[in-house]
Amino acid sequence: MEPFPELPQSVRLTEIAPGYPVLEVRHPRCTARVALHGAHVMEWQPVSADFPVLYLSPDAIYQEGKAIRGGIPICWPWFNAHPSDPSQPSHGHARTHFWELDAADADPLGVHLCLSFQHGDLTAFVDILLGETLAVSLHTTNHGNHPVPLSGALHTYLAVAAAEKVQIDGLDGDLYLDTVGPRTERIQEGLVFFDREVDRIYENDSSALLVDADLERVVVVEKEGSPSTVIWNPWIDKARALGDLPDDGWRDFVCIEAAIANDRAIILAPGGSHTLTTTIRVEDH
Ligand SMILES: O=P(O)(O)OC[C@H]1O[C@@H](O)[C@H](O)[C@@H](O)[C@@H]1O
Repeated sequence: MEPFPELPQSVRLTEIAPGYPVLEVRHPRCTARVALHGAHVMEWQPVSADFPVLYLSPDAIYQEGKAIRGGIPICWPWFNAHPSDPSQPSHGHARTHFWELDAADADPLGVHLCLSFQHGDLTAFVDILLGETLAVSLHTTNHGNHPVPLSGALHTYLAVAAAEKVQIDGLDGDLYLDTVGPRTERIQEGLVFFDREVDRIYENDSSALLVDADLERVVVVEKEGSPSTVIWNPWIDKARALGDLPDDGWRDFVCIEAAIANDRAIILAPGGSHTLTTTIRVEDH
């Protein structure tokens, strides 16, 4: 590990399991926790919100090699299955390894963390801005001599009062690949509802809004550098099959993922770079 950078007063280094460091943020604008494992934003709550914005599974496992269930896993440098090698882990290597913390700063608007990770010829730098708004920007650079395909996701788990009572706005009219059952292309009509397992890849490069009337709020998820939006909720049977999620955990979140998925993979030329960003804020309903 590189020498640890100096931390501002609003950031404290803790260990939630032996050898598993987590940065705890207590700032006038927000509270948050960020694990060095996966550069993973586990929790974030702006002072204006009276309920956490991100869902974190109470059964999440804090162990090198195991992705944290909840928060914002960084799926990189590919989304879901590896494009050609089925022996590679789903959603890439970034979420199951420790990252380096390069810098941590604070100002009256919030806390800024920079972390980095290397995989083969690719380097990832992530900028995390934690304030009244949360912004995660993932910069990828190809340092090699060959073009490399890049996909991935900022796989945000958003906390909800009850999944079956929320809706997602902003995807009306978009083409999507429904990956539950036989893969089928469909067009979204109106709002997205959750009344069964939902696992869809939308062709969408703009924002989505999570409308949660019970929590009297709308969570706005904006993004850049992302041609796909993935919407996921495992529903009842899949939640039971996931060991790091309580059986009824499916009710407590929906995922809105700023993604680069499947045939929208970007080919990074030697020396080329790409930035994938998601920005999250809470508004009154
Ligand atoms: O259990 P994992 O590997 O974290 O993946 C969770 C889900 O992640 C979503 O992005 C995928 O669309 C789903 O198919 C997948 O089940």
